[in-house]
Amino acid sequence: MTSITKAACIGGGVIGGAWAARFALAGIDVNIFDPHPQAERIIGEVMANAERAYGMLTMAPLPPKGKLIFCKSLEEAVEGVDWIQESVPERLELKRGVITAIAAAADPKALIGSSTSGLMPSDLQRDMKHPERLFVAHPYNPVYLLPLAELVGGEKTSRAVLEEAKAKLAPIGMKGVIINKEIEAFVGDRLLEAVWREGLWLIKDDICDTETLDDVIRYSFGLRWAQMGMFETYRIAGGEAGMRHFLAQFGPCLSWPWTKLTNVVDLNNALVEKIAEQSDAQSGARGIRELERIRDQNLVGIMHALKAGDDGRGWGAGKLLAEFEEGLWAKAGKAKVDVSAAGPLRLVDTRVNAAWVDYNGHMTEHRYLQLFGDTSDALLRLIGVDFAYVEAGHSYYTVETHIRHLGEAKLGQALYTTLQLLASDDKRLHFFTRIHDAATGEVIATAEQMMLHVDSKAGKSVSAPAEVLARIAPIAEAHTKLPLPEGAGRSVGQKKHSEG
Ligand SMILES: NC(=O)C1=CN([C@@H]2O[C@H](COP(=O)(O)OP(=O)(O)OC[C@H]3O[C@@H](n4cnc5c(N)ncnc54)[C@H](O)[C@@H]3O)[C@@H](O)[C@H]2O)C=CC1
Ligand SMILES: C[N+](C)(C)CC(=O)CC(=O)[O-]
Repeated sequence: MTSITKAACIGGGVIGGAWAARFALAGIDVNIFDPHPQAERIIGEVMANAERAYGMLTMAPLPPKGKLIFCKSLEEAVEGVDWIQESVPERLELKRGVITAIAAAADPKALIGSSTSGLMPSDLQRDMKHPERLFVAHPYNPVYLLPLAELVGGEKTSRAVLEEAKAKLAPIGMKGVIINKEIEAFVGDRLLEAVWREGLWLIKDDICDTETLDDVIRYSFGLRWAQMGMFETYRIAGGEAGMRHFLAQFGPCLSWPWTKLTNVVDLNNALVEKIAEQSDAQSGARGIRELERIRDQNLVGIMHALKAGDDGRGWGAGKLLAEFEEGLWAKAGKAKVDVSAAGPLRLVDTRVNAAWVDYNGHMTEHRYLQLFGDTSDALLRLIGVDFAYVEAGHSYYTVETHIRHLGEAKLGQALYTTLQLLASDDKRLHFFTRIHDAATGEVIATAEQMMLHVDSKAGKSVSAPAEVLARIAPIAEAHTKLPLPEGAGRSVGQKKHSEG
């Protein structure tokens, strides 16, 4: 079985709560056990931010949201689930005890992932029944957006379990990377710890304050890391001579005094206060949930940029997002639309999200075009022009669009689109799309568009194949009976100066 049918989160704090959101937004019911008296409120707030982030992240059809079920005991939570994610505080004795209790109560075949940031899986699995199904699944905050989980096995973990875990993460939009050998802190936290340690020295020694340090990261190598990591970036830094030249030039710096890494800074009260005060001055004006929302919106923007990378083929986390969306479209199947109904086709239901709103406080103009584009994509899928069709070398390209703005769409407003085919032949689709306010049905924008069927490799228009034309036919037949929509055939209506 390569997908998770039901999950459990043991521990629902920063990380457990965000795992729960990741599972639920992928349509998986989640049992949660966390004795914290406010666990339900906290996870509810994390879930609200996660839903807001997904609203910005994707237009692909998310499955119906999985249920969050708060359980009274660990034993109740792990019953009948096939993935258990442990996210209790980072203390070996506590984690080992919790994992041993999970193993005693759970189905022997259920996978058990630990969110530990650095404890060795061999230490965690020491006392458990069926230790072969315990592994580290180390995520990154926020788990519902950042897609990586480092998968690390202990001495008793089976390799097949790691492969199974990797396969099960893919449908929830995550990339599982299997780490060859277990070491404390794995790969990501080894790197982060090194940077953090150096950062603490820089603050302690008054070289810079926390804000300057963060600026140095976010305006420079932080941008590079999101898209190419370390070694691919440094290969380019070696110029045409590549990595060997880079290593020859910068290798000697390793023995110069460029780091204090081998010394551990004394994180005494004075240093804690210094960092906390600088951090308050830097970011204290905003609450944590507000900072989370800003972070999430930025992360979504970065992932969208990466999705368009490599000439639209997608790059890194953006390519993974595109693959996740393909899976969602495939699972949703073709839109359940009655193509011969005597009315325009209702094709997209959506909501105005935060990233769509401009300085006027309403949906910004290019998002209208996006919504019209999503609607024509939905029409194309309906007539069989899907990813496989495009990959095989044919598609429809938009050659003309006329948009009219008739009303406003505000943040959070529910919208739907309808499409009426005005004319079609073996190469052309000429249609009229309306964006409606979902509450009133009022039309707030329209677009008249023409699409041409193309041989994308040859770069020229060609007739669509018979099977596509056959799917267009019932729509065309139903829509010829409809009156021409108000506004169809209009040009931009402003009088010319010469007309007075
Ligand atoms: N915060 C972060 O940035 C990251 C944390 N992690 C790892 O995730 C794990 C959890 O860390 P956070 O979520 O940050 O901590 P947290 O303190 O926010 O959450 C821990 C939760 O566990 C609950 N808990 C305590 N004992 C429990 C028990 N016996 N059974 C069930 N729940 C229990 C607490 O009530 C709390 O809600 C740690 O292993 C940490 O290293 C991993 C990646 C990033
Ligand atoms: C600080 N940390 C060790 C808990 C960080 C992580 O484990 C991963 C992350 O999200 O940075």
